[in-house]
This record gives sequence, C-alpha cells and structure tokens, in this order.
Amino acid sequence: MNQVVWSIAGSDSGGGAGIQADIKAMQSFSVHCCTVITALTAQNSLGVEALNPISTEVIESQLQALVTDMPATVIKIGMLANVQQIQLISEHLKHYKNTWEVPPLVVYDPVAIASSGDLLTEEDTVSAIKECLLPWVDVVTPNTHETQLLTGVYLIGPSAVKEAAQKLQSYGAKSVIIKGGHWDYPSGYCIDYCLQDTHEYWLGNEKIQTPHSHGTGCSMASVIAACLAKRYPLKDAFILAKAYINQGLKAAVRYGEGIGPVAHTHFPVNLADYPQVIEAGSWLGDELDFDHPSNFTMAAGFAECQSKKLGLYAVVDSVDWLEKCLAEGVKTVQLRMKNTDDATLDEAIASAVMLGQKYDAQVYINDYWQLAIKHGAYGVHLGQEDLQTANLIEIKEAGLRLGVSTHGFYEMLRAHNYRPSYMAFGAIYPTTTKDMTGQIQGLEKLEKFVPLMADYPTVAIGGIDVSRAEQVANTGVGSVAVVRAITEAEDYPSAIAKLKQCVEGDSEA
Ligand SMILES: Cc1ncc(COP(=O)(O)OP(=O)(O)O)c(N)n1
Ligand SMILES: Cc1ncsc1CCOP(=O)(O)O
Ligand SMILES: [Mg+2]
Repeated sequence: MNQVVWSIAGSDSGGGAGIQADIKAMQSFSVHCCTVITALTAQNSLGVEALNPISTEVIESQLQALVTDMPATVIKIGMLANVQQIQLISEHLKHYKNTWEVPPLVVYDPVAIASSGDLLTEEDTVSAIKECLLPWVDVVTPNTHETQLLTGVYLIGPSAVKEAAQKLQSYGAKSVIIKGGHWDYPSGYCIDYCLQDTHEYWLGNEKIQTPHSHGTGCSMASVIAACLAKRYPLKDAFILAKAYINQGLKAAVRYGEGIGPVAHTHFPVNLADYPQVIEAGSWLGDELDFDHPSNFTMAAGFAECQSKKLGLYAVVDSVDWLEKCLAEGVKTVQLRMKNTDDATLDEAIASAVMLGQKYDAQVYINDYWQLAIKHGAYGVHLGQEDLQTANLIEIKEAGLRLGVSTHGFYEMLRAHNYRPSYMAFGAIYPTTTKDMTGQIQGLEKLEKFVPLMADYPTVAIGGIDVSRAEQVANTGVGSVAVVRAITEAEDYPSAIAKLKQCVEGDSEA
C-alpha cells in the first residue's frame, strides 16, 4: 500500500529546510508527503528575515482537509511557531491517537534553532512542548542545542547525552534521538544517540566537512518518518536517515551567498555513507566509555569461505538429514539442533564434521561454537545475541568461518563490525520454522542489502521454497538457505535438484 506521511512544518522560502526539505526527503523514500504549513518564513542562505506564523484556523483547515481523505501513517512535526500552535497540534494528536483505527506514529523534530543560529520559535514555547506535545510523540529528534533548550542539561559528554534523553522520555516522548551534528565529540566525528524505550545505542561516522548543511535536521526526521511509514523498525529508519544525510552532505552545493542546502538524492546505496553501529570493544566505543560485559571478546576478520557464492544451503536438525543433503550434492550445510542434551550434541557434531570431509562439503554448526571448534567444523553460524557471548577470538584463532544472522540494516551494519565470513539476511518471507514476528524483510530490502554487502558471500533465509528461489536468486544473493523446502518436500531429491538449479544454475535438474 502507498504510504502517506503528513509534514506539519514551516515553509522555507530558500527551499532548503522545512516543508520543502521534507517533501524531497520523503519522495526519495517513495512515500507521499502531505503538508500542513505552520509558518511562512522569509529566509535565504544567509539567515531568517521573518517568521510569519499561520493562524490556528488556517492550520486547522489544512488538517481537516487531510483527515477526511488522506489519513497519515506517520505525522512528522517540525516548526511550531507559538504556544497556540503547539496546543492546537497536541489536541489533534491526542484525538488521532485515541480515535483512529490505526493510530499514527508521531515524529517530532523540535525546530528551535536554524543552522544559521537564528532562534525559530518564541521562548515560551519550551514549556508547552514539554507539557502538551511530548506526551504524544513517538520519536523526538533534537540536535544538541535543542536538547539543551528542552532539558537544561548541558551536553558535556556521553553521560550527559544519556541523562538528557531520559529527561525527554520523562516528558512523554517514547524514543529519543539526539543528533550530534553540532557536537564535536570525539573530535572529527558525528555521533548520534538513540534511547528507544529502555534500549540505547549509538551510531557514528566521520564528520563530512561541508558548510552546506541547511535542512539536515528536517530531512533526517523526514526520512525517519518515511521509513517508519514503510514499517521499518526505528533502528533501521535511524540508520537510513543518517546514510541519506551523509550522502546528501557529500553532494551538497551552494545556491546563495551563505549556507547551502543538504542535497536530496536517493535511497543510500554506498556503504561508505552508512554510519557505524558503535560497540563496546571498538575505538569509538572506548571513546564513549562503553561498559564491556566481563567475558566479552571482540574479534574481526574471520577466515574466508571457499567461494564467494555458497549456493544452495541446507539447514537441518539431524545428522540423518545432513547426510541425505550431502548425498544429493548440497555443498553448504548447517547442523541446527535445538534442545538437545550435551552428549547427543557432541556425537552429532563430530559425525557432521566427518560427513563434511567425506562429501567434500562445508559444514557449519549453529550455536555450539565450542563443539564446532573441538571437532574442527568448517564454520559456525551465530545469531546477533550470540555475538555478545561467544568467544570470537577463539573462533577466529581456530580458523573457523563465521556466518552471522542479520534482520535489517542495523543488524547488518553491526555484523559488518566483525567482518564475518558470510552474512545471512532473513527472514525474507514468513516461516513456520522459527518465530520471526516483526522481522520479515521481503525482496525489496534484500535487493538493498546484497549490493551493500557485496564484499561478503551473502545468504538469504526464511520461507524460501522452489517457487520463490528464482526471484530470491535474482537479487544477486549468492546463497539460498532453506529448511522446510527440503525436509518437508514430498520428493526431497527433486526439491534439492530444483533449488540447486535456481540458485546455482545447475543443469542437472
Ligand atoms: C544461514 C542461516 N541464517 C540464519 C540463521 C538463523 O540463525 P540464528 O539467528 O542463530 O537463529 P537460530 O537458527 O539459532 O534459531 C541460520 N541458522 N542459518
Ligand atoms: C533459522 C531461520 N532464521 C531465519 S528464518 C529461519 C528459518 C528458515 O526456515 P524455512 O526455510 O523452513 O522457512
Ligand atoms: Mg543460532
């Protein structure tokens, strides 16, 4: 379904920020932007000359026109010029949240200070924002100046950023993204922080040196709104917004005598524009004083797979099935046993490794990395949570390949920190093999992941069968991993032959 996002914001006559930026940013993510204009600013690249707030009656009539015909999946709010506007919008948000069948998500970018340094709102709006508006906001995206203005916390370091985010949550905002574009900490980097319910994370990249950054705040919040409208998780929306801004800053040019606008381009396609997920054990993590879990080991750069394309990848829960797949010529297999006692596991993993040698195939062991090392498996496959607990140094030093599961852009970039041997994307389609609620990626996202991770062997998993394998392979992914398409097939040798044909172009099928 085509998604509608409303932008409630001011018009920038210079065309770089406000409504004008919002429309372009949302367009880049194929989302339709409806507008409710709150002020007609007279500004150019040198500064703001006049604000010209729109009356609450006119704002109300714009809302009224949209509500009956084009309700929003997400409402993005930018400049609200006075207390009356904040109260009006808050009342409407309350109504929409309480009465719409699908209540809209609300992204609020508290536009208080333009990149020129001009104050864009009346001073007494601060308490109205905190008391009336923030309780209806799902994601608030202040820059450091706005954070200080709203919270009174002076952002001298990472712990102050966390304290300020908690304060914004205490005013009612569900998630808080504090943008570090104006924060030179660590020097030369742009570090952003997100507090999502109780979960926190940081994204960072080297600062892009350009004076032409007008409209970055509005554009970033608009991309977040557009991605939320497409039902991307906030983590992915945040990643894509940062990548879009980085891409736009690199392409930004001057139009007037002063600060030019961030460029509006397209869905970010270059890995170099994506931020890093900052983790304990990384240099940026150390700079930000991250706590390490006591037994945490960070390692990166695992042994390479035998080839860039892993072909048909059978994921099975017994040695019996493993051997059947190997006998049919499957060269990449995984033993994925759950809820099994230690003695059985030990024996099964030893047998799986021997079968791999017998059939000259690559056997990966899911979860049980110690037993995989003990028996000399070709590799291990780990999930995102396992990265925190497995001894990655031991796996790397033992020369085992490491495959990592990812479910979205955030997890993909997190996995990239470890430079694993291959990268798996899932679940592509709904599956009954495992509970993947909220983690279905679809082909559209797979098409984005594969070129971004072009340096890795890539694997698609989840709900793939003979009828879907070809379209999955057409995304350029080098391997298709399946469970039921083999183990529940009426004629598994025939299923394997057909899957191999789709994935590897094997002519024997
Ligand atoms: C090839 C491949 N991709 C993803 C998975 C899922 O692994 P994980 O996240 O560790 O979840 P479980 O399989 O342990 O439930 C996989 N096994 N193989
Ligand atoms: C283990 C796993 N990880 C993501 S989806 C999935 C299950 C894939 O099973 P199926 O091929 O039967 O859908
Ligand atoms: Mg696992």
